[in-house]
Amino acid sequence: MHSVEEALELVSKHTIPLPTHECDAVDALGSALAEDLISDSDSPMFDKAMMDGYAVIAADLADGPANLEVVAEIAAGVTTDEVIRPGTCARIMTGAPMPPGADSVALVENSQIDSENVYRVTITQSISAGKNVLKKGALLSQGQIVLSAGSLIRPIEVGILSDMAKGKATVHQSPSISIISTGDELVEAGQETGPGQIRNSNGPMLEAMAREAGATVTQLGIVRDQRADLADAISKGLESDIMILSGGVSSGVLDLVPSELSAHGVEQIFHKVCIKPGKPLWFGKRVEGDKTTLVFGLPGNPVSSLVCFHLFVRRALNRLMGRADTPLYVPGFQLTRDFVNEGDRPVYFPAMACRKEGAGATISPLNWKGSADLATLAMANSLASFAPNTQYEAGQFISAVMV
Ligand SMILES: Nc1nc2c(c(=O)[nH]1)N[C@H]1C(S)=C(S)[C@@H](COP(=O)(O)OP(=O)(O)OC[C@H]3O[C@@H](n4cnc5c(N)ncnc54)[C@H](O)[C@@H]3O)O[C@H]1N2
Ligand code: MOO
Repeated sequence: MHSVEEALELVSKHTIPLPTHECDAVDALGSALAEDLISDSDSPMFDKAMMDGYAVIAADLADGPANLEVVAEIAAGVTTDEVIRPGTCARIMTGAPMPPGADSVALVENSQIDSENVYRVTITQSISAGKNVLKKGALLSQGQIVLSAGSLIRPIEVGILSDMAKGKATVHQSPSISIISTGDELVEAGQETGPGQIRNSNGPMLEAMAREAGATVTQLGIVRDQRADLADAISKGLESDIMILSGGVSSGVLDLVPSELSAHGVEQIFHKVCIKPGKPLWFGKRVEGDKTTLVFGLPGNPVSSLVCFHLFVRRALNRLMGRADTPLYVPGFQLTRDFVNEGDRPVYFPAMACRKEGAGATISPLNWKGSADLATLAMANSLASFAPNTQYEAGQFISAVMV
């Protein structure tokens, strides 16, 4: 049985980023940049007034208030060739290019227009050279790497990309995921349950996780534990970049998933990982021509499915999208109570992590009742990581996976 780290390595090794394409910056939201973004110009492209007021020569105000001649008026988007010489200034608006000769902007609040001559103004306060001016190239220099390949495109990055001449992003295609929920006991969400039946919570939950991670999802619905039904759904699912099946991967007689996958040419890469919850996880891939489909058989218990998606499917999704791997564990949480992991598998235990001012970060394992208990996870924001056969004391520091 593989360790979590070995299994993650195998997922990474078998996942190749999807092809790239160019799109409008805003349509790249949630994707990862496929290449470095190089600044095509200085930013700002000119010395820029950052306040409404008067573009002045600071030296003119060195001895206190000064009466200056207004030789130009400059609005944002307008340039002037008028040179500001000693004793003169230009009325200027926020965002406008500075006129040649001026080195600072005196605020309009610190000025008084002569009542008899609107072309003369008294600046009432001294100012230091450079004040209220953003110099050309102060934010970015032409040729500088602004965003590195692999960066996640959030609204911030959409803004940065839109500030470039091209206004476009080169990103990896977003992955397609198909989801199959296996089990004779399942009824659709919102349906009445008969004796022994349960609702399919995994299908919608996995779809939500996949969508949140930036994938497009095809629901292939509930599939009964019968080879013909499963075969049909698997054939459809193999058209996607990732196919997820929930349930039917442990050791029961109706756990048909591994053998049916193999019958469809899906090569098993691993089955079973030393983790709780999630031990029966199955991972494989099918390569046909230039199409590769990664296949995850997630354990049916809802929390096992969720944890396996969070750790392993997300790793594959990130790789397909060309995103840099993010560290799995956040260290430095102090346990608020004693905890014993008597099992022989590392446990990812639902917990509430908390960062209080002046008190560092604490973590409280919740009263979780096992792999079927999704309700308690509603109160969790993390999975506390506990080594096998280990006793922990309150106050001890541990790592956690944030969910
Ligand atoms: N003899 C063994 N039995 C089991 C082992 C084992 O190693 N040896 N592993 C256990 C572990 S750990 C887990 S986790 C489960 C996973 O089993 P399967 O992946 O085969 O899942 P199922 O048996 O089909 O279902 C388990 C459980 O989850 C419920 N379920 C299934 N699908 C859904 C769904 N779409 N939405 C909500 N809940 C679902 C199902 O009704 C079962 O209660 O196996 C242990 N057994
Ligand atoms: O791995 Mo299972 O998910 O412990 O119940």
